[in-house]
Amino acid sequence: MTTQQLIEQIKIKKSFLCVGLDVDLNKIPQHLLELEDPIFEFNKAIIDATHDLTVSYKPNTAFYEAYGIKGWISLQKTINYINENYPEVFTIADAKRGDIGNTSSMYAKAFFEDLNFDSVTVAPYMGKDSVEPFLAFENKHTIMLALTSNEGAFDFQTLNVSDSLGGKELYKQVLETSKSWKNSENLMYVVGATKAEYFTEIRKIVPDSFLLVPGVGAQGGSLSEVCKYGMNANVGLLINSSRGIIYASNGTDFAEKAREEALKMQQQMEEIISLKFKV
Ligand SMILES: O=C(O)c1cc(=O)[nH]c(=O)n1[C@@H]1O[C@H](COP(=O)(O)O)[C@@H](O)[C@H]1O
Repeated sequence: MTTQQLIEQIKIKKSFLCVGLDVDLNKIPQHLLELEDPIFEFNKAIIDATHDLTVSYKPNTAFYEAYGIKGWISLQKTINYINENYPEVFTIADAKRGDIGNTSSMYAKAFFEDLNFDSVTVAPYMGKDSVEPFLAFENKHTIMLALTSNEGAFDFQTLNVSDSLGGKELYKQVLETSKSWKNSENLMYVVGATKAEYFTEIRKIVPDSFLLVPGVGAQGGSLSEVCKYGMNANVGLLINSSRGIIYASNGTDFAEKAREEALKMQQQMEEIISLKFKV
């Protein structure tokens, strides 16, 4: 999917929601466990109930890898189901990969070619040659960690580093340096919703890029604060919520309740869009 197509979907749906499909067999309705593939059945019900309210789905691959080969098959069935039934939705493999060049190329093939996701999350720690293999894929997007939502983000990401330009915080250097990489127009960045006060500075470095923003809902980040400082002329944000939506109920009404939570977020987004763009 192109960035322009994503922007069109945000306009059509008046939403910049990303529903996280982080499926934990201990948390899903127990009646699903009797089915052959409970993870896929859970996802299918959530996707059917929310696809008109969200512009993106983000399965975190850890939640599938934890169940071995069966989990990987559930992931494959989930992405195929989205691509066949709702091809307008932007898909994110939240896998946080990144390795030496030839290994990164294999990761990129796995997520972009074999599974056919639109994007994958990547950690920047190994630098340019670990990220550029992902960027080589046309109309695929690499979402690089910049300033994450967790407490440990302060261990390294906000420390000052020195380079020829003088000292700056590591996450700023990551953003700045990545702009010079080949095909950097295929980059998006992760910025945690719990770090809303940093968005103004981040927008000075990457004014036009899309930011994937996890951390609202269960982690306590504020949608309105993020939008106040992080939105650009194309909205430029994908706000993720996983547990806050998919585990709204663990009864037989789980999909309906997930829709209600997604609708609440979509309505807030619609209001924010209409105030910002006076539509
Ligand atoms: O890359 C991510 O998606 C991510 C980055 C980050 O800084 N913080 C973060 O929570 N995430 C992911 O976003 C999701 C958040 O889930 P909830 O807290 O349940 O909404 C999980 O899949 C996390 O792994």
